[in-house]
This record gives sequence, structure tokens and C-alpha cells, in this order.
Amino acid sequence: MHFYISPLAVHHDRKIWGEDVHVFKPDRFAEGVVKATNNNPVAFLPFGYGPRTCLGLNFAMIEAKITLSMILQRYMFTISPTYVHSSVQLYMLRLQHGVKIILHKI
Ligand code: HEM
Repeated sequence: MHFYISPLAVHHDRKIWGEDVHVFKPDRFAEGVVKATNNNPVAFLPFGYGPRTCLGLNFAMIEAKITLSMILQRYMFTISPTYVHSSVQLYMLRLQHGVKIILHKI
């Protein structure tokens, strides 16, 4: 099967994210989305934008934060030695082999 891989567009504008746009750098958001995007409301669209924006936005964010904080209270995690980094674009950027992690009980 053949996929056409188009050039990255969404969330990959160097003018907004800088020359290190392809680097995984969560610190970009350390001071919030508004600061990270230089107050550009359409620069970061994980939940879409406008009248059809995701209905579950707030629910999904709260659920993710609660789940993560419950896991981090009980486990630390490290990347598995079998992890192979291979990002592919199928509309959104995805990791071809997923992210294999090892949970260590605290
Ligand atoms: C991380 C989790 C989620 C992400 C990244 C996400 C992302 C999105 C995106 C990109 C859209 C399209 C918005 C647009 O067309 O501009 C959408 C629509 C929608 N999402 Fe989510 N979503 C998430 C979780 C949820 C959850 C948990 C629910 C429900 C409980 C939900 C309900 C909806 C609904 C109903 C729409 C359609 C809204 C409409 O067309 O008027 N989503 N979502």
C-alpha cells in the first residue's frame, strides 16, 4: 500500500514555532499556549477551531490530567530499550511503532 506523505503543515510553521519546530519540546508550553503561540488563536488546533470546535475539549483535558496525575503518583516510567523512533505523517504526526514505555512501581 502506498501513502502520499505531504509536507508537514499543521503545527509546523517555523514563523510561529521557530527553527527547532521539528524538535519534541514540551517546554514550549511551559508558560501556556497563549505565550507559546504569541497570542495567535489559530496557531495551535488540537481540538479544532470555531463553531465546530471539539465538544469534549474541557472534558478530555481534565480526564487526561487526572489520569496522568493518578499514574504519576504510583509509577515512574522509562522508555523501553526496544523503542524505535519513527514519526510519520498521516494527516497528524504519528509514531509509526507507538511509544513503548516501562512502568516502575514507586
Ligand atoms: C484528546 C482528546 C480529543 C481531541 C484531540 C479531539 C479533537 C477534536 C477535533 C480536532 C474535532 C474537530 C473540530 C473541528 O471540526 O474544528 C473534534 C470534534 C468533536 N469532538 Fe473531540 N477531541 C477529543 C476528545 C473528545 C471527547 C472526549 C468528546 C466527547 C466526550 C469529543 C466530542 C467531540 C464532538 C461531539 C465533536 C464534533 C463537534 C461538532 O462538529 O460540532 N471529543 N474533536
